[in-house]
Amino acid sequence: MSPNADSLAVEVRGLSKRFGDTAAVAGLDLGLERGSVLALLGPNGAGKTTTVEICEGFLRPDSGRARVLGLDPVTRAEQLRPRIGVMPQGGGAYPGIHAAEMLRLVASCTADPLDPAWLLDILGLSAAGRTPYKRLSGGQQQRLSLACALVGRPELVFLDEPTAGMDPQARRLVWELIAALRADGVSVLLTTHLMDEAETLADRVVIVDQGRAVAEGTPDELTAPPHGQQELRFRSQPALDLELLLAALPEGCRATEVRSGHYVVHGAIDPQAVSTVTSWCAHHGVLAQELRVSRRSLEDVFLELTGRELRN
Ligand SMILES: Nc1ncnc2c1ncn2[C@@H]1O[C@H](COP(=O)(O)OP(=O)(O)OP(=O)(O)O)[C@@H](O)[C@H]1O
Repeated sequence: MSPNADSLAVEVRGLSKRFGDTAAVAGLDLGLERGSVLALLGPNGAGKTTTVEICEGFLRPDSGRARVLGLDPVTRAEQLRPRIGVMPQGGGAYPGIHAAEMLRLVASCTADPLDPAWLLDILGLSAAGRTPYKRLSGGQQQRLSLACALVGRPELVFLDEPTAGMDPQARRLVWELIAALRADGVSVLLTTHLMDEAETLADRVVIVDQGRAVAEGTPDELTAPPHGQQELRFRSQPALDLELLLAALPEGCRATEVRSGHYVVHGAIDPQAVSTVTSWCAHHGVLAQELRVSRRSLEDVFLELTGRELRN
C-alpha cells in the first residue's frame, strides 16, 4: 500500500546531490510514515548523511525534492526547526561545557522542553553531568547529542548513526529510547550501517547504495526468501564442486557460492535436503559451518543486490 503524502513525515522524490565528481545522492526516493521508524541502511559513503542533511535543511539538493512535515526544509526552516530534532554524525558541542550545562542550554532554546535532569538520567549520563564535553567518552558524547536532539519534544527526529562508537550496554539503552519515542508517536529517520540496528528498530528499511535506494520494505519483507522458496545457507571451504551437490539434492534446487566460501541452496528445503547437504559435506571431508535455513539477513540482501558487503 503506498502511503499518501499527508501521512508522511518525510517524503523524498528523485533526490540528487553531487560534490564535484562524486554523485553522493543519485535519484533517491523514500517516505517515512508519521509515527514510525525508517532506517537508511547502507555502507560508508552510500549517501545517507547527505540525504539526511538535505532533509534537515542544511544542504540544497541539485534536483528532486524533500518535504519534511509537509514543508520545504530550506525555505521553511524557521517553521521546521522547533518541530524537529537533529542528532548529527559525530555530535558537537563547546569543548569545555559540562554535559548537563550543554543540555540545559539547548533546552532553554525550546518552547516546552523535557526536564534535562530526567533525560540525562534515562540516558545513563547523570554521573557525567559535570564532566566537560571534551572529557566524555565517544559513546557519552553520542548520548548527549541524542539528549540534545530530544529535549525539545520534537515530532520528528533525524538520527545519523545514533549508536556509532557505543558499547553494547549503551547501544541497548539508545535502542530502548528510540522504541519509546516511536511508541509516543514520534517519527524517526535514522541512518545506520548496522543491520541488527535496522532489523531491531525500523518499521521500514531503505537499503541505500551509491546514492540510490536499491531495496525498500519492512525487515520481514526484505529478508523473506524470494518466490516463496526457502534457503539453506552455510559456510565452508571455497570452491566446492556444486555440480556434485546439486546431483544429490531434489530436482528444482539451485546452489550458489555467493562469495568465497559462502553457499546458498534455494528450493524446497525439507529435512531430507538438510541431511543431504550435511552428508555431502561429510562425504567430502568438509565441515558445513553456520548452517541455517530460510531467513536472509539484511547483510545477505545487500550482498545479493550489490555483490558487495555492507561493512566496508
Ligand atoms: N561536503 C562534501 N564534499 C565532498 N564530498 C562529499 C561531501 N559530503 C559527502 N561527500 C561524499 O559523498 C559521498 C556520500 O557521503 P555521505 O556522507 O552522504 O555517505 P554516508 O552513507 O552517510 O556514509 P558515512 O556512513 O561514511 O557517513 C561520499 O563519497 C562522500 O565522500
